[in-house]
Amino acid sequence: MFSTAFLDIPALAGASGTVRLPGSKSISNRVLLLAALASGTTTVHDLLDSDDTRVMLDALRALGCGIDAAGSTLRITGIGGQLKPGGPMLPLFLGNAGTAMRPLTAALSLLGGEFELSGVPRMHERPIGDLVDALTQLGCRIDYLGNPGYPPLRIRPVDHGALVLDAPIRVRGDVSSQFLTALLLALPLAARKDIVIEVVGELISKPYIEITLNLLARFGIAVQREGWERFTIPAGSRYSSPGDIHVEADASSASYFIALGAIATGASGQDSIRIEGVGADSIQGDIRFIEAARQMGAQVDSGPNWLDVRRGAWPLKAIDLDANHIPDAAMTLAVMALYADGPSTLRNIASWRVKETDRIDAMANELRKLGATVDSGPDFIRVHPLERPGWQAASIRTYDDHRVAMCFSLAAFNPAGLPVRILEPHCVAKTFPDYFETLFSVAQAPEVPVICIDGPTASGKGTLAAEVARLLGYHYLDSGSLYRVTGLAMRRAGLSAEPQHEAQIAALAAALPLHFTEGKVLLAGEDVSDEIRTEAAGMDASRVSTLPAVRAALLALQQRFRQLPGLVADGRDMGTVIFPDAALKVFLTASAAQRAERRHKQLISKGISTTLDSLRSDLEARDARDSSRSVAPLKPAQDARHLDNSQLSIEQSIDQVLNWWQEKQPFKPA
Ligand SMILES: Nc1ncnc2c1ncn2[C@@H]1O[C@H](COP(=O)(O)OP(=O)(O)OP(=O)(O)O)[C@@H](O)[C@H]1O
Ligand SMILES: Nc1ccn([C@@H]2O[C@H](COP(=O)(O)O)[C@@H](O)[C@H]2O)c(=O)n1
Repeated sequence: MFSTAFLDIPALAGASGTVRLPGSKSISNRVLLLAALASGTTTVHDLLDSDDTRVMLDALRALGCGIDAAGSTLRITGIGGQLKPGGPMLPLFLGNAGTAMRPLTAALSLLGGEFELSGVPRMHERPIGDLVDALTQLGCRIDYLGNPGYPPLRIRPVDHGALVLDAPIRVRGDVSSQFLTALLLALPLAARKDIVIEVVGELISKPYIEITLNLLARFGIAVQREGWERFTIPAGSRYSSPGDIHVEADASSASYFIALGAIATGASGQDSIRIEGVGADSIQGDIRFIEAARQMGAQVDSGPNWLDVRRGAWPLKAIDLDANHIPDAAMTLAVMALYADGPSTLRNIASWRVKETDRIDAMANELRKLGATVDSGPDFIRVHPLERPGWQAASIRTYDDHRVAMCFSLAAFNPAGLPVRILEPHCVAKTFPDYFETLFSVAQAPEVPVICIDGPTASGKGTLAAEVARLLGYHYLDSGSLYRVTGLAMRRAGLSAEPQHEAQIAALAAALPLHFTEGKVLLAGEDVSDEIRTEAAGMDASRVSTLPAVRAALLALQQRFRQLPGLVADGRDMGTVIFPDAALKVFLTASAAQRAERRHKQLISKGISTTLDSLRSDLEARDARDSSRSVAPLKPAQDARHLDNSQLSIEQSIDQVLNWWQEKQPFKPA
C-alpha cells in the first residue's frame, strides 16, 4: 500500500494482463457477522483484508468469537446467538465502516449486552436514525451520544420477552439499504415468532439486499419476501454455519479494471484485461456495472469467476443511466465519461451524498480540476467529455474516500499525456489496500519517471535516494550494491578483477541470483547485506566496476528497476549512462574530510573499527579510480543539478531534492 502524502501517477498509455482482486467488502462483513452469530466454526476463504473488515473482526473478537487467520483464510468460531452474561460495557470503534456500524447496531441491540459504538468523525455524520427508529419500535434500547440520528450510540440490554414482535417493523428503504440489511441479518436472534419487516419508501440499492438474502440462506435463514416491500423471518430461524464459505472478489473493485479494459489498449494494441475472482454471474449487485460498461462500448467476456475486458467503441459512447442499482461502481462511470463522445448523465444517485463523503460534490469538484464541465444536483451528475487540449494536470483530493482515489487513477490515460496526482492514496485501504500496485502491474507508461543521484563515496547518496523514494512512493535502486555483490561473487569464485577474468566475472554478474527484500540483499538466498558493506567490499566493487564487460552485464538489470510509479536510483553513472533521459539528475558532493568523518561514524556505529585516516585515503583512492576509468566514469551529467551537502543536514538535502522535483511537476497546489 502507498502510505505517502500523495502518489503521482505518470501518464499511462496502455494496459493489459491479469489481475486478481481482493474479496468483496459487502460479502466479507456480512459473512463475518453471520459466522459470529452462528454456532460452530466457519472457514472463510478469500476474505477481504482491509480497514473495514479489520474493524469488524476487532469487534467480533471483543464479543468473544474465536478468530484464527492464516493467509486469506480465516476460521471464526461463533457465539451461537448468545453473549456470555454479565460482561462489562464494551466500547467498539468501527472506523468509517458502514457495513460494520449498521448491522452491529442491530445485532448488539438484540444480543443483550451493553455497548458503545463510535467511529471516525465522518461516521458520526452518516445517518443511522431510521435503523434506530426501527429497532426502538421493537423495544430495543439505544441512545444517541452525540447528535440525534447519528453515531456514536449507547446500546443497553433488552429482555427478549419484552420485544414487540406482533406488529410489522417499519424501516425506511430510501436512504440506505444497509438499514434493511442490518435488520434482516440481526432479527433471527429474536425470531420466537414470525417477524415481519415493512419497507417504507422506494427501496434503493436492491442488489445489496439480494446479497443479504443469499448469505442468510447460506447460514440457514430462509427469509420470505413479498416484492421489495415486505420480508418475513420465520419463527424458529437459527443461524447454522455452512462450514466453508468462499468470498467472491469485489465487483465494485472490478469496476476500475473493467473501465481500464474499456479505455486502454495493450502494448500490441489488442490485449485485454482479465479479472479473476468474479464473473458475470456474481451475486453482487455492482456486477451490473458490466452492462453500463458495455453500453459505453466495452467488450466484456465472462466465465466462471473471471471477466475479460477489451476496448470496443472509441471514443466511449456517452450514457444516460439510472445508476441507483450500482451506486458505488457508478462513480467509475463518471470518470469514464471524460473519454466519451458526448455528455453522460448518472441519475437517481442521491445516496452518494451520505457515503464516505458527499460523493456527488467530491466527484464534481475533482472532475472540474481535470478541466471537465460538470453539472450536478441533489441526485444526479452530468459529465462532459474532455478534448485533448482541455485536460489539465490535477492534484485530486480524495476526501478519505477509497472510491474517489481509485476511480481518478483512470484519468492518467488522458490523451494529453499528463500525470495525475492522487492525494492521501492510502485511503484505498478501506477496501483495496493494493489497488495502485495492482493497477501498475498491468499498466504501461511511455515514460516512467526517474530521479538519479550520483556522486562520490559517502556523499550521502544512498541515504538521500532511499528517503526521497520513500516519500514519493517510488522504487529505489542502490546500484553500488550490484557492484558490491559482483565483487563478492568474484572473490567466492576465486577470481580477481583483472582483464583475464573479465569475461568470467561478467558472466557471474549477468546471472546474479540476487534478491532485495525488506532492506536486505540476498545472494542465492543468503543475507549478504553486512558482508558487502565493508570497506574491503567497497574496494572490490570499485575494481570490478572498471571492467567494461561487467558494466555491460549489469546494464539491463539496473534498467529493469524502472517501474511504475517511478524510480530513484543512486550510483556513479545513473544520470550519464543508465538513465540518460531521467527527469531529474542530482550530483551530490561533500568535502573529503566530511565524507570520511560520516563514514567513520557510520562504521563505528555498526561496531566496525577503523581509523579516519585510512578511511579518507580509501575513499579518495576509490573516487580516483571511479573518476578515471574509461567506461562510465564518475562525473556529473551535463544536465545535473549540483548539491554540495557538506554544510547541510540530511533533511535539508531531502527538501532540496524534493523542491527541485516539485518544480518539474505540472500540478497546481491542491
Ligand atoms: N547531509 C548529510 N549530513 C550528515 N550526514 C549525512 C548526510 N548525508 C548522509 N549522511 C551520513 O553519511 C553516511 C554515508 O551516507 P551514505 O551511506 O548514504 O553515502 P553513499 O554516498 O550512499 O555512500 P556509498 O558511496 O559508499 O554507497 C551515513 O551515515 C549518512 O547517515
Ligand atoms: N553506478 C555505480 C555504482 C557503483 N559503482 C562502483 O561500485 C562501488 C561501490 O558503490 P557504493 O555506492 O556502494 O559505494 C563504487 O565505488 C563504484 O566503483 C559504479 O561504478 N557505478
